[in-house]
Amino acid sequence: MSGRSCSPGMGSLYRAIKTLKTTRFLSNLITNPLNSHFRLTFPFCSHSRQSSKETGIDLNQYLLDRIRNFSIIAHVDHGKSTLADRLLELTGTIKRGHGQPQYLDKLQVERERGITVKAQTATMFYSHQIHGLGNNDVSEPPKFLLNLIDTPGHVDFSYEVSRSLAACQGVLLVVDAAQGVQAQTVANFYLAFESNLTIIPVINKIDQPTADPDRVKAQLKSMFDLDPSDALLTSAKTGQGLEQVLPAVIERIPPPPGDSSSPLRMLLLDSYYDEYRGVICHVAVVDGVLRKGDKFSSVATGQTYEVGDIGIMHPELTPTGILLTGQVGYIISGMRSTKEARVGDTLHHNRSIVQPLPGFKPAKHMVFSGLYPADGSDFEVLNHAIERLTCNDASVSVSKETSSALGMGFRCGFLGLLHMDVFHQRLEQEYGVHVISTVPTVPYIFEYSDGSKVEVQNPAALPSQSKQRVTACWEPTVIATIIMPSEHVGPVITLCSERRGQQLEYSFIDSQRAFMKYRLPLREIVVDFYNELKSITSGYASFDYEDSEYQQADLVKLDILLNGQPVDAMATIVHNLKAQRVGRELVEKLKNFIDRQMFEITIQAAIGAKVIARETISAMRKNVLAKCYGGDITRKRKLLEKQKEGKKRMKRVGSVDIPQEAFNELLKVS
Ligand SMILES: Nc1nc2c(ncn2[C@@H]2O[C@H](COP(=O)(O)OP(=O)(O)OP(=O)(O)O)[C@@H](O)[C@H]2O)c(=O)[nH]1
Repeated sequence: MSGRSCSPGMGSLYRAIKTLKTTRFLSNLITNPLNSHFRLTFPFCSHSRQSSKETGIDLNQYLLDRIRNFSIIAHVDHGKSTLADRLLELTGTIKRGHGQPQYLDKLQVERERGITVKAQTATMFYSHQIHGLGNNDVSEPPKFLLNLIDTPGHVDFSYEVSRSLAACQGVLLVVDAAQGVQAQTVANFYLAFESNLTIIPVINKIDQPTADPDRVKAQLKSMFDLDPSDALLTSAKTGQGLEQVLPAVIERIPPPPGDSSSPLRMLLLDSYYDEYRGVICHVAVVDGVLRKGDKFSSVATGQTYEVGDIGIMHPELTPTGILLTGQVGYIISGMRSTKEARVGDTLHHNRSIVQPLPGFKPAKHMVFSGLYPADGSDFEVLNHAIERLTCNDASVSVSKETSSALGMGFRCGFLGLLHMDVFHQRLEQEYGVHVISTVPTVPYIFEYSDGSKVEVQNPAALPSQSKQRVTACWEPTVIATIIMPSEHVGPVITLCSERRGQQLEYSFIDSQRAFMKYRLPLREIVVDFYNELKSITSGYASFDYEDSEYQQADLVKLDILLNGQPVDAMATIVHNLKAQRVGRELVEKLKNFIDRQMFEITIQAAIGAKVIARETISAMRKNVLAKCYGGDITRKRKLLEKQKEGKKRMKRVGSVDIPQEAFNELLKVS
């Protein structure tokens, strides 16, 4: 997330940074003109001609000057995955009308939610004659190997974007022709810009009645200094303008750097576990060549492996027997767990000593939540499911924890709330485990009177002591970028002030849209900030953030007690000023979600020994058949079945059943 700190607009500091970056950007374009790539020499043109017998794809024809690695980046829903589909169709990589829109969104959760969660790579082949190189008379245009990486747009998954960019030399920056530049467009632009990548602006969805490509071109110029004449106008829906995209990729994006005569260096981009084939690693070959049967070592672990299978994603795993310098592909090598395949690691031939590649910054966990099996006896099932899922999502941190209310479970760290939600959904969908997740919390730092400092990822870990023992607390903050129509500026400022925000920048992108930058406590935005922002701006605001430093804050632990018994899984840490309100709202909400029992239940919110709110649920068994007068026995049975199913998802705390919905409601309030 870090490194996304640039913003458009005002402020002398920004102007200075922007000038510096623009100069760097322009100089990058100047030092990487198209023709310079054709000055590259290829001393190792005579790789052993080990093309795949299975596929007939001979990668030896695709030396550096015939390779382009590019990524599609954009604000969420601006059409990345649809554009990727069209490009795959255009190159015959997938069949037109293959009946599976957003082909590269492979996960069930991606399809259901219509979002990209994981970056996906696909290799395409495309013939194109580059004009102006004096070889236009060649009858058959040369064929290029293009690696396309579709990336997620949501802020939680920007880590995936930054990883993908490490394997690219250029990007298609897709902007919706009606919505214009949005917060993640800004963030993604700077990610690409700071990586010195060639940026091709693509104004998509020009078929929409409200499309205004000229306005978007003006925004691209004023915010990013991108030449309006460089922008491609497309509709991934109707196909309009798509024919210009791949020629622009080939002509404007440089081939990968690298030296095929140097010892092998490969960057491990991603890895996942396949039930049948074991660990599959996605790699970018930076220098040298790797063949089936070669032995290679990991810089991170020192382990040595043998290449069992090697190939490209075309778009499924397609064996080629070899990967050459600049190519992106997969290897299967007998790794038993993805823990061995550390993303960002450098892989090399074990006979050579190489300089490790820069790798990636480790993923930063923004929210932590406890995950418990709804049925305590399912702990092992959950354990297995989490182990498997983290094999394919290394950005989740997991440690075991025990709650007196919920039993044995796990404390997991996520990149954001959507990431947490997606992980939860995948556990249920892909592994069939019912999970109770506790209120997410951000990592606070507490200092005790003995001078020790601890990072608290679980509010329950903080003793419910009087505040004297804690001498200071710090909370993480973020720098938020918000873009909205000018008429909504007032309510957005009010919202940010309510969330303890501090305005850092305020400017206008054009006559219709305003841009603001705020420092906000992470806890204030992590749950419902975005929904609130959308609702006060009728859905027109966009929002992105990057992590920033910790700031001192007056924090207290808020306990929830059921029949006088603290429920550790429901404890939260809140700002002192908001504790009263949050406590009151929490107990009110809980009252609506906890079913009546045969005995009275008291719900209390307390700070230390002081109870600040209380509600009572009077005794009575919930009768699901109450409204079912007389009538059909099958209907009654259905209702009882439904109740039984619902009970499976409840957690017995002491003598009280708490449904997952109650935990969800806590999340909304706190
Ligand atoms: N009218 C119109 N709709 C489009 C066009 N391109 C994409 N869409 C629609 O826009 C919506 C979002 O498209 P996606 O391709 O999923 O967007 P995305 O940027 O990949 O979304 P994330 O992966 O969630 O960031 C879908 O409903 C598409 O059908 C276009 O050119 N015109």
